[in-house]
Amino acid sequence: MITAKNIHKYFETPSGTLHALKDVSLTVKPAEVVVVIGPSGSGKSTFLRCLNRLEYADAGSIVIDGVNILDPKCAINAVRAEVGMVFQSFNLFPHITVLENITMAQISVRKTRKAEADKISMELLEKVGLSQKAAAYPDQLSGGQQQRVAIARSLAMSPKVLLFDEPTSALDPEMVGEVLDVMQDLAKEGMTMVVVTHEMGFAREVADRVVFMDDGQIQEEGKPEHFFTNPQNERTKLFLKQIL
Ligand SMILES: Nc1ncnc2c1ncn2[C@@H]1O[C@H](COP(=O)(O)OP(=O)(O)OP(=O)(O)O)[C@@H](O)[C@H]1O
Repeated sequence: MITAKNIHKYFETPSGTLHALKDVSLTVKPAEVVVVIGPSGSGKSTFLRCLNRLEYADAGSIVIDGVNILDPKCAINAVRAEVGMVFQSFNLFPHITVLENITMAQISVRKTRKAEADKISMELLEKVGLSQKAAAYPDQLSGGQQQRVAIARSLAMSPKVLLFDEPTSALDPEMVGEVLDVMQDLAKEGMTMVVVTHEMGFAREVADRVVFMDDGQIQEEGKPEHFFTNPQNERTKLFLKQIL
């Protein structure tokens, strides 16, 4: 489903060139849930953003469902429709309703008729437990509810893969669970997911595989039951000691 090979990413900064991703390779199978953890600045977000071309990898190859997304001929809209992304900040449009936030891309990008887009969107709102909020505006919702709408909006494009970049980091603690529950339901339904998170409970319970990044590299990866109980790499051990 996702085959990322030998990815390098450089950023030009005032203090020189920063080598943010150093030869990162990762394969994600269909319906697999991969959780990426690691210290701040280790390259987790940059890697995730390369997977839907929010960042363009400087070297390497990324093939998603048979499509080489680094091919300049590969249309960016096609990539974004295949690979959905949920961000830390929910990024809903404040001036339109919850329902319109979800129908918007279906109507403008997919050219779905409004009645059909409304129907699909109501089903998705039902799925995330928010059908009663269809006519509300984003600022009338809690953070957890807004993030669930953002997930419904991503699902509206029927993505093959969903990327999550710290989806609960901006939430008050009491709202984290409701978003993780929706993500867990998606995992059970067979959605292919790559999740950057600090929620180790989610990593333990939902991930098929945990990937540890540090210093722009994947240092270690494994099934959660092995990864958390028997880490091999010294950096992983130190990181887990600090956070657990
Ligand atoms: N657009 C950019 N320009 C310059 N440097 C960048 C840019 N984006 C990221 N970086 C740098 O690349 C490195 C990796 O950043 P990245 O955000 O991927 O790390 P991260 O592991 O996701 O961190 P966090 O957990 O704090 O979000 C950091 O040193 C960061 O400062």
